[in-house]
Amino acid sequence: MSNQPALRTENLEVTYTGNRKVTALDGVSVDFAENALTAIIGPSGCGKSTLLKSLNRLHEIQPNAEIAGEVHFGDQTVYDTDDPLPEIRRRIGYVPQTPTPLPMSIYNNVAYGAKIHGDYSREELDDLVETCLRKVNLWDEVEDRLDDPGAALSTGQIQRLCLARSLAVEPEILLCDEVTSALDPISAEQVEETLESLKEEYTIIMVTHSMDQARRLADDVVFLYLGELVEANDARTFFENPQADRTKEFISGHGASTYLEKSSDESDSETQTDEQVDGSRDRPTAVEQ
Ligand SMILES: Nc1ncnc2c1ncn2[C@@H]1O[C@H](COP(=O)(O)OP(=O)(O)OP(=O)(O)O)[C@@H](O)[C@H]1O
Repeated sequence: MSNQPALRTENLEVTYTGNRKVTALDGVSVDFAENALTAIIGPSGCGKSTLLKSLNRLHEIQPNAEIAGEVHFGDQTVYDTDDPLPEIRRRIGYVPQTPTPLPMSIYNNVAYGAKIHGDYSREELDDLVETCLRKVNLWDEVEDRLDDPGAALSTGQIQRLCLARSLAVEPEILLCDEVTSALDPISAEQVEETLESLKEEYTIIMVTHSMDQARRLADDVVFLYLGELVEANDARTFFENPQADRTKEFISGHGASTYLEKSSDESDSETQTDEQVDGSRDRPTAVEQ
């Protein structure tokens, strides 16, 4: 792991009940480093999204989810806490896979959460909107049309707008759920550049299906298989010197045995040739009981 942990899960267990019981996470204890980007990878159905959403209790939206264990956040706990849930979700923000603008102007898309959570003057809001749009490298593209509807932007711009909206409530941690998978390669590259710059200021935890994206962006990698943590390590060690046999098999099965230095040339070519981590030849499902 690169830095001090910002979040730490302890024996996290998530079960979905219903006609069949599915153990989506089975005793996962893992640290997520502060001001670093951690990629959560693994085959389809191994529990990546469940882990991500359980970090700010978003999985609770699903009524059939049961959880045991704890998430430690600084000197606080996420589950055993008196803090109101909206405050936890403000501090640990979530950016979904599908970029969805609110039905309002570009300006208000960014200002929306801040207006709800804080008490800002118009001038302070103007500053906040500009700062957040600059952080996601969108300001230059929209500064002269802030009153246009958010929906008028391209899909890639909307994803950066959604990132700006998340930043406006001043989170400490950003949970990113496959945030480039719905984008064309050029837009995906722009979002990757944005994430790369944001990790200096925020802790970013990102689910990705792309092994190449994990190699380009991640400081640390968490590898899940069948709801269990197989390996968590800094990205160089993970890709160059994996410790677990399962990791070795997974990496070599996806042609990713070599850790590549991050360079713009490589990024250009890799964006076109990303290999999906959840290829059909490697599709276990979570443990069914
Ligand atoms: N609401 C739910 N009810 C029942 N089972 C669920 C529910 N949500 C997820 N699951 C199951 O839990 C397991 C883990 O799902 P999860 O979405 O966390 O995996 P994932 O690794 O993110 O998958 P993918 O890569 O396909 O998005 C899967 O077997 C899935 O079918």
